[in-house]
Amino acid sequence: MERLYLKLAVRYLRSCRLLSSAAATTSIDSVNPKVVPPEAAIDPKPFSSIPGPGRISMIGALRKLRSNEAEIRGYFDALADLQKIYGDLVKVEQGWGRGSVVHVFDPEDSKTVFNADGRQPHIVPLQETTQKYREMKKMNPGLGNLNGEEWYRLRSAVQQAMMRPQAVLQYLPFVNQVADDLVKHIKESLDPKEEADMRRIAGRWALEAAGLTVFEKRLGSFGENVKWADNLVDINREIFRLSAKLKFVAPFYKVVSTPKWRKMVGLEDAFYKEATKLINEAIEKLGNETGNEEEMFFASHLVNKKELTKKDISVIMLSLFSDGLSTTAPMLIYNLYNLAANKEIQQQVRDEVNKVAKPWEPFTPEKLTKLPFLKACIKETFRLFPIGTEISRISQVDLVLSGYKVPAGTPIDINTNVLMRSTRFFTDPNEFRPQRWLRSEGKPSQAHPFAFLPFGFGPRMCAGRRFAEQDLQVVLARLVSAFAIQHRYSPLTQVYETLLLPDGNCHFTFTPIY
Ligand code: HEM
Repeated sequence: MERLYLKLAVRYLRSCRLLSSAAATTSIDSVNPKVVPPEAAIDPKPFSSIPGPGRISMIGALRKLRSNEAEIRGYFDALADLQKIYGDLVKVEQGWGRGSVVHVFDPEDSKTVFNADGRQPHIVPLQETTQKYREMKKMNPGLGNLNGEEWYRLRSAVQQAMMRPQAVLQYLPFVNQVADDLVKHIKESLDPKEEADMRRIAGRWALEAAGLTVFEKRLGSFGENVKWADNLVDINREIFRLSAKLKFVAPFYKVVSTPKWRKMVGLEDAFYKEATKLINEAIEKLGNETGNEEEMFFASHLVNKKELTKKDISVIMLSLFSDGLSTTAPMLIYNLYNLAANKEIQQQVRDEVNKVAKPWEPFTPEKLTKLPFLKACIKETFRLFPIGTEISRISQVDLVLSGYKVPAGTPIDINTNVLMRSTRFFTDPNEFRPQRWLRSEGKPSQAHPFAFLPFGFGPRMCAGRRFAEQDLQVVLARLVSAFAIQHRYSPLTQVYETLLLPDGNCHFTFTPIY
């Protein structure tokens, strides 16, 4: 049976788009073609003439992308190749009557797309499979998959809760605690070679951090609930991995229940069972808070918002929980790797941190403002190891990009991850050079503000950005002051599993300093 699917998949791939996100969900009918930005007034070249791979060469490129079965490796290189071959604007046919996706590689074009975003930017959902699962179970698609008024209503609630001045800083004492527990946990987990498996441990840390932000609860991921935590992290990773595989084969699973789809349903069921327990418990516990709204934690603030129903709150919590779980763990690994691979820089960060806080002193908001070099390292890691593949948009108006007309409703992939490693915008782009982000070095090498957007841009920018940044700053500060960190294996690379996740040995050597 699996073979049959594969055969059909090959046929499908002949007409399928190569490198884009899931199919657009917004039909041309639902957009407003009357609003046309001024650039459209000039005489643009037609959409049909945008350069892009013909179907034959697409198959060749797909072969390059596919290792066994539909597993996709080298996604990043293939995207960079698209730009090298076809230029800054590339059109890829999606096939199956789904139109085309346009890949943007010029930051001026990215700016045009974002400027036309309006109040409610439309996107293509990151995971087509999750969207289909939630549809099947009659669930809300979630913050990162919704478009239009429903997205706007839920996102506004998150925004209001987060924009209060104290919203993120309130968590700092707990973030400190989690970081201290992580240091302890690493010490306890070291093997005779003083190594710890950070793929495992970063997953536990991310779960613990997400539990605090979203449920105001310690989940016990480093201790009494470690098995439960590992299982949940594994399920989540497998969902992302399988979702990536299903993205590059014919979507038969949408009409018949294929073995892979059944596996996906099992994984999603297992994930939601646990997440739902946590969500219900949090709503019950936090729903009775009566204090001053301004002083409430982010999650309590959300839960007590009168205009939100229990279903709304559940959707928001689920989106924040699953997104938080999948993103901060790989970013911690990439940061550790860059520090391990650059000993002098690691020492510079350690010196900066030690001047600000003793190893047993918690970080305060003021202390965090005194860590510019650490922050530059984190920023540089976002540049060298972007976790997202692209920022997607479906413009609601006609656009002119690189002199070509792009009609409203066309899915657009903004590939800043390619620009972030381009000599056009960064000197020595393949080198880890955090100094480039420091003002004292003169003009930063970032030539264009739209060439570096790790958290996206505008009203749809990452909802968890400030939490993620705070978590990473505190935990890295703690780790460099507690350990000398080494990575003794081949350089880490990235593999496409819906997100760009660490590929290689993630064991790090931690030599205790105090
Ligand atoms: C270090 C890690 C992270 C990176 C690099 C990252 C990056 C991104 C990017 C690029 C987007 C799309 C933005 C756009 O379309 O303009 C996004 C959306 C989102 N992120 Fe993050 N993210 C991270 C961590 C988190 C965390 C910790 C949470 C939750 C606490 C989170 C929650 C979300 C949500 C809910 C959305 C969808 C927002 C919407 O569509 O309204 N992210 N993120």
